[in-house]
Amino acid sequence: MRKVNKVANAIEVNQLNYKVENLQLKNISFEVKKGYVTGFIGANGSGKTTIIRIIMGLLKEQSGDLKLLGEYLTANPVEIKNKIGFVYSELYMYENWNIKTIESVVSKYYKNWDHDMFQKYMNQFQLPYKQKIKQFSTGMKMKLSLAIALSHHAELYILDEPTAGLDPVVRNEVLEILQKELIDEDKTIFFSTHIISDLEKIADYIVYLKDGSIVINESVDELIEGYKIIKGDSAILDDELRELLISIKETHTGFSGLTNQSSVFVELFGNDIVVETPSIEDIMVRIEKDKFNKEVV
Ligand SMILES: Nc1ncnc2c1ncn2[C@@H]1O[C@H](COP(=O)(O)OP(=O)(O)OP(=O)(O)O)[C@@H](O)[C@H]1O
Repeated sequence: MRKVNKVANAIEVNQLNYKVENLQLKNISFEVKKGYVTGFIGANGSGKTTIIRIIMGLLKEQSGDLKLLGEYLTANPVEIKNKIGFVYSELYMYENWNIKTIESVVSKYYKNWDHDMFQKYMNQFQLPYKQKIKQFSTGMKMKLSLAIALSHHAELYILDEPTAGLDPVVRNEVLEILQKELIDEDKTIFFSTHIISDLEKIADYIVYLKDGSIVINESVDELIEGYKIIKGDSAILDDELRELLISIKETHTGFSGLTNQSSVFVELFGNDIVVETPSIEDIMVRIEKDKFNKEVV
């Protein structure tokens, strides 16, 4: 993991509450550390896009507050948004516009718009400058969004599923571009994704949203260190030990369970159990299938 001199947060979300018909976000607090990549994960419909929209000031929280680059967005919206490169999960642009028109509009908004850099991305992503957006594929629209986000020397990138809809080659290209941005220690990336391999490639920290609350807010290293999969004979599990397992799969050959208290099992059972280090995907899948959904095969 890279080191930064200043310890500071690029995003601070504090006790945020938000409720609409079928979504309730409860006391959401997390921080995005300056100079690092933070991945934002959670099941479909868990509220990631909603939180990103609240962060960008497009939706209003019902209580709580948040700071972007050390300031409240309302204090200085234009200045702060100039320092943010964002990608929304859907591209809101007039379908009849072409890239040339879009650039002429967007470049007026951003103080540090870099035409040469935008051109470079247009070439790299092979996007046609004069074709109407409505003729673009999903992947082409995403590349255009990314190119805009990357072409005004932003300090903070807030990206809602930036690699969705991209083929594996372009996805890798985008991850490499994002990683290069991070060579500058003052730049920060906060991105939501369902593609766990993207997280494994570039994320330093993970924020995990489940059932309206943040259930994990820590570094990837801490996460992988903290959680273990325990495998053994089901007969060793009493009610107290079952409580320590976040998820359990049981078959006639024994159990396999995720825990963040593996030392208890190791002390009690030593070599009678197998302790494995899970991948981020293992952790996420098993947390989604919590105890209440205990799987008996
Ligand atoms: N204005 C609204 N009115 C009613 N329901 C809403 C509104 N905005 C969002 N929702 C609901 O909130 C839930 C969360 O949606 P959101 O798009 O934030 O989730 P997400 O985690 O980004 O999902 P995905 O991973 O599928 O993109 C969904 O059930 C959605 O229908």
